[in-house]
Amino acid sequence: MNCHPAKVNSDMLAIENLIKRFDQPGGGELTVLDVPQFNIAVGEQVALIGQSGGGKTTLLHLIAGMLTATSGSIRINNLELTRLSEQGRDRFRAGTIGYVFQTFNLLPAFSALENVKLGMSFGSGSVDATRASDLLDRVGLSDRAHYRPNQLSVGQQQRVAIARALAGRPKLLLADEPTANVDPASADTVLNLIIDSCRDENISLLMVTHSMDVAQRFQRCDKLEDINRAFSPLGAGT
Ligand SMILES: Nc1ncnc2c1ncn2[C@@H]1O[C@H](COP(=O)(O)OP(=O)(O)OP(=O)(O)O)[C@@H](O)[C@H]1O
Repeated sequence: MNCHPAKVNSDMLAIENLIKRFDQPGGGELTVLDVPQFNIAVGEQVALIGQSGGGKTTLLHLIAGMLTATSGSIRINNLELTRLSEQGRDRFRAGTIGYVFQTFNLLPAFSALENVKLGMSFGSGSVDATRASDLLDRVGLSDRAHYRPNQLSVGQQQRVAIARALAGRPKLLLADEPTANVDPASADTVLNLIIDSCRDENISLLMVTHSMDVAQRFQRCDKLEDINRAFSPLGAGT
């Protein structure tokens, strides 16, 4: 009988010795990321800041399994992402990760409600119509449920994108400058929605931002330059 309780890893995300290199158009390779260690605990909310071209979006894409690492380990919810096939990563992402893009990425032919439901069907595989409506209500758009993206304001589109990202009940939400393309009043709404929803549903949050006002809303704010050994003040990998 094993008297020792199994070690419970309370990290939602654990990165070790992560390296990402890109082929360069002119030949050769560029090392964009060399991250010895980066962890986010279950339910923790982290802002990530850093200079343009430093590798923030690349890091989010690696964590989401949309890009593959050159080497190293990315564990999410105790599963080693780098060992999965592309199909396995897609399935894992759909069930575990929510992603809020800077440019929303809503499907133009579908209504707000249908976009949220699609986020759900990718995630759990089933559609909970009540949760989809509740999420639209939560982001203040129940009266716009049947509008298509081009019939919504920019701030409203980002709120639909947040509802969609939360629809599949993710464990980790990745947000890439979600307030960059909305006006200051909407930016506040968008930020509050993300922070409050993650807190209420115990979702870990990693948000990339260029805004110090946004970063100051977080208890933990990391600079990519501090975690990335490939950083050069002249630009990534130089
Ligand atoms: N597919 C690719 N092939 C080659 N180089 C790439 C590729 N994708 C990104 N890069 C390079 O990787 C570096 C980091 O890009 P990334 O988009 O991650 O930066 P970022 O920190 O998100 O920048 P920003 O804040 O401006 O959005 C850049 O120098 C970019 O040119």
